[in-house]
Amino acid sequence: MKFPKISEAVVRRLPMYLRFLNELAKSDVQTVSSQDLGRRLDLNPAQIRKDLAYFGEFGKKGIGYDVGYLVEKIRGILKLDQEIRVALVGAGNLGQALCNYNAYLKDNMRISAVFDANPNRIGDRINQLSVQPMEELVRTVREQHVRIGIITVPATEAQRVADQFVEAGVEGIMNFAPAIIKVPSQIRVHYADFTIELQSLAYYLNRGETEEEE
Ligand SMILES: NC(=O)c1ccc[n+]([C@@H]2O[C@H](COP(=O)([O-])OP(=O)(O)OC[C@H]3O[C@@H](n4cnc5c(N)ncnc54)[C@H](O)[C@@H]3O)[C@@H](O)[C@H]2O)c1
Repeated sequence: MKFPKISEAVVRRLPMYLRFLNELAKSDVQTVSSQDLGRRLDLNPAQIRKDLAYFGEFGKKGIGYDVGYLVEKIRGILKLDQEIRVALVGAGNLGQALCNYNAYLKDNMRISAVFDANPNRIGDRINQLSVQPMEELVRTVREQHVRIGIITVPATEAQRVADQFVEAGVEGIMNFAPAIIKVPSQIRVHYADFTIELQSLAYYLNRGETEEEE
């Protein structure tokens, strides 16, 4: 099914809706209003209605949204209704933590292969995955139809790994290394950076005091 092109801000809110809606579904809650969603997610209900209206009229006035239906719709929009395989390169501290978290990932999204350049790590088992040598990356990614690559290597190595993922044919890269990587325009890169988040959070500390001084 084709959906209209939606803004990045909306795409980023959809997983938040989905997480809460999944909780409601687990507790057998069948309908939810945009007010309830707004209260729980600290978002404006009008914003929520606008976001969800992108995909057709799901809500019924006075009753709200059908939780099960909305879960299925959002899963479809985010393509979580299909299996999406993910491969990770860099089986160090962070890479191992992410692989161990793998068991908790939902919605058909799983790390299905892990690679490292260090010969001492090859064959190590991390949460049921065996660390493979880099020489096997292109073949494995193609065979397993991996669509997303995760990079958890040192910054100096990130571009090299990105190039290998591109060669193997992934469609998206999640880069945890503190380095900007260059890839062809059809490949989407998302960055996750703990340090940048913390440093930008620091700006907001003692804000009250600073404002009083002015
Ligand atoms: N984004 C975040 O929030 C966040 C948090 C912590 C660390 N990091 C970054 O994640 C990366 C990994 O950190 P770490 O603490 O796990 O490091 P680590 O040294 O424990 O692990 C890095 C792994 O990458 C492997 N490696 C190195 N070069 C490689 C290459 N060319 N191909 C394949 N494997 C290669 C190493 O053998 C090692 O196993 C670093 O870039 C670090 O700055 C990001």
